This record gives sequence, C-alpha cells and structure tokens, in this order.
Amino acid sequence: MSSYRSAFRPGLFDGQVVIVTGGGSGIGRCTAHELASLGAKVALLGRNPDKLETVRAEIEGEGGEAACFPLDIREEPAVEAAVAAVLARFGRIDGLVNNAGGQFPAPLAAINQKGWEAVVRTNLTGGFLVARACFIQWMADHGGSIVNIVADMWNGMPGMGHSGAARAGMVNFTETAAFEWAGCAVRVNAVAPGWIASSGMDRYPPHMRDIIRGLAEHVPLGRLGLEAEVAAAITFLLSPAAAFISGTTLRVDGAAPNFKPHWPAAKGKPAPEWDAFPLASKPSVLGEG
Ligand SMILES: CCCCCCCCCCC/C=C/C(=O)SCCNC(=O)CCNC(=O)[C@H](O)C(C)(C)COP(=O)(O)OP(=O)(O)OC[C@H]1O[C@@H](n2cnc3c(N)ncnc32)[C@H](O)[C@@H]1OP(=O)(O)O
Ligand SMILES: NC(=O)C1=CN([C@@H]2O[C@H](COP(=O)(O)OP(=O)(O)OC[C@H]3O[C@@H](n4cnc5c(N)ncnc54)[C@H](OP(=O)(O)O)[C@@H]3O)[C@@H](O)[C@H]2O)C=CC1
Repeated sequence: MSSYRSAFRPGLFDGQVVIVTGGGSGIGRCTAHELASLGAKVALLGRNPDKLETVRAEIEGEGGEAACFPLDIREEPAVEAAVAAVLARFGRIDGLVNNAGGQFPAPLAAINQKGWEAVVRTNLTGGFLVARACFIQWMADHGGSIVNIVADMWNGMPGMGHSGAARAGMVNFTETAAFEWAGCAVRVNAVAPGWIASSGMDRYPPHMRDIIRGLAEHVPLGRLGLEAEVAAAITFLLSPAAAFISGTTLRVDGAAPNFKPHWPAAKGKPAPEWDAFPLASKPSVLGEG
C-alpha cells in the first residue's frame, strides 16, 4: 500500500484478526485493505471465491496477511464452518465486519415471497448468523468488536422496501446484542452508509445510472461518499478509540437524511482527497470527471 495514507496510526491492529464479510469487493474490500494496512490479519468471506482471492493477493502483495473463506452467509452450517476455519487458521477473532449484503431494486408490489426472503436473509439473517457464530465460538470468552453494515434508508426508500426492512431489523439486532453481549466485553455497533460511490453501484441496471448520478443533488455535502470514508468509520468503531461505544449506529451519509428540498445542496462538491484513496473503486456508473 505504498501510496495509501490511512487516517489511523500504523500498527493499530497489530496481532488482531478481523473477519470481513463481502470482502471481495467495494466497501468490504476497502475495509480489508485499511485493516491489513494497520496490522490486522484479515479473513475474507463472500460467495465468489475468485473475488476473494484477488483481494487476498492484493493485500499480501502489500505485505499484509489475509485468507479466503467462501460461503453464503445465509447458510447456517456454512457460516459455522467458516468461523471455525478462521479460528483454525488464525487462532483468534478480535473483530467482525458484517458487511455482506445487497438487494435488487423493485417496488414492493413486484417483490414475491422468494425475492423478499432472498433479501431479508442476505441483509438480516446472514448477519445474525455470522455474528452469533463469532460470539459463540470465540468472543463470548475473549471479547471482541462487531460492526454491522446497514443502510441509510430511514423513513423508507422507494424500490428498497425489502432491504430497508431488513436493515431496520439489523439496527435492532445491533442494539439487543450490544446489551446481551456487553457482559462478555463484546461491543456491537452499526455503520449506515448513505449513497456511496462503491463498486456495488455498478451492479444496478443501466437504466438506473442517471438516478444514481442525480443522488448527489440530495446530499447536503453535495456528493456521493467514498468506500474509504465508510471503511474509516468501521475502523474507528473497531478500534480502542471506540472502547465505550456500543449499540450505536453511525451514519456516513453527507447528512442526506437532513436534506430539505427547498434548500439547495452544495453543488457537485469534489471528494476532498479522492487521490489519497488509490484503492477505492471508481464505478463507471459515475462517468468521467
Ligand atoms: C426504483 C428506484 C430505486 C432508487 C435506488 C437508487 C440506488 C440507491 C442505492 C441504495 C443504497 C444501497 C446500495 C447498495 O446496497 S450497493 C450494493 C449493491 N450490491 C448488491 O446489491 C449485490 C447484488 N445483489 C444481489 O446479489 C441480489 O439482489 C441478492 C442480494 C438478492 C442475492 O440473492 P440471490 O442470488 O439469492 O438472488 P437471485 O438473483 O437468485 O433472486 C432470488 C429471487 O429474488 C427475486 N428477484 C430477483 N431480482 C428481482 C427483480 N429485479 N425484481 C423482482 N424480483 C426479483 C426473484 O424472486 C428471484 O427468484 P427467481 O430468479 O427464481 O425469480
Ligand atoms: N454502496 C452504497 O451506496 C451502499 C452500500 N450499502 C451496503 O454496504 C455493503 C457493501 O456494499 P458495496 O460494497 O457497496 O457493494 P458490493 O456489491 O460490492 O458488496 C457486497 C458484498 O457482499 C457479498 N455478498 C452478498 N451476498 C452475500 C451472501 N449471501 N453471502 C456472502 N457474501 C455475500 C458480495 O460478495 P459476492 O459477490 O461474492 O456474493 C459482495 O462482495 C452492502 O451490505 C450494501 O448493501 C449500504 C448503503 C449504501
């Protein structure tokens, strides 16, 4: 990571092991790089083994340590086996970044039971299963920190009803787990990204590109966020700087929910230090410039 400049001090996570689900792309990949650059050994979990392997090679090429554990987080036996495999490989689990997730955009009336359950299992059940396996297999006896990635869909979001419902559930799970697991020195928090220019945005269909580009006009800070800006929030919550923070949901959204339509957002603000994040995806959906 020769040109990468982290906001955190070198060695902050030396000796620690952190699981990052969805570590093969986007916010998960960026977070895995951030944590590895700070000394963590990173366990990369996701469905597509090729994506995980690419990120593992990137991290190890920069002198970090990572290993891949392909799985579908919706499958309980696979989750339990993967967490056991992480422990067999690295011997401990200090942190979990419950980041794997996603959805298809569709109005409520076009979502059938199978589609609803596919998204709820991806964004709620899967995160619960991974957190529970980490807690039972390691953190209950040794402590740890969990960060659940949800989404800034407060008050509902058209086309995202299934995902918004699941994310609301994940926020509540975060709050309950923070209480139940506090006695075991396990902190549980959530990060709610707003509209982030991640590689994930390229997974939406082409006809949505103009909508996605236009979202910046509804963000008081005048732009979409960067993967690295979400990774920094996650890293903070995992770190000792957040030792007395548990049960909270940290918004990373440029104040999007505070936008008032009668008051203009900042116009087309550039990301302040885009060039400081050479590893960040620059999704083609945003176009050049
Ligand atoms: C309309 C206006 C909306 C404006 C919104 C603008 C954009 C705002 C962005 C909001 C912020 C969030 C951003 C992100 O999350 S970025 C991350 C993006 N990454 C992803 O979303 C990951 C890709 N998605 C998926 O992998 C899948 O969606 C899923 C998570 C569900 C994976 O599940 P699975 O692989 O099991 O799913 P399948 O593809 O097999 O489908 C299962 C069933 O789901 C139903 N389905 C699927 N697609 C649709 C559709 N387009 N419409 C309706 N129903 C759908 C269907 O029942 C599928 O079963 P069948 O294939 O048998 O029919
Ligand atoms: N970008 C944005 O604006 C926002 C993103 N988010 C959330 O942030 C998280 C990261 O998204 P982002 O980086 O943008 O998008 P990506 O699509 O790049 O990342 C999603 C990751 O989740 C993994 N994943 C999805 N389903 C499963 C599953 N069932 N089992 C295991 N892994 C799975 C994917 O791996 P694979 O392809 O191998 O399945 C992929 O690496 C997601 O939860 C997303 O919904 C929330 C709000 C806004």
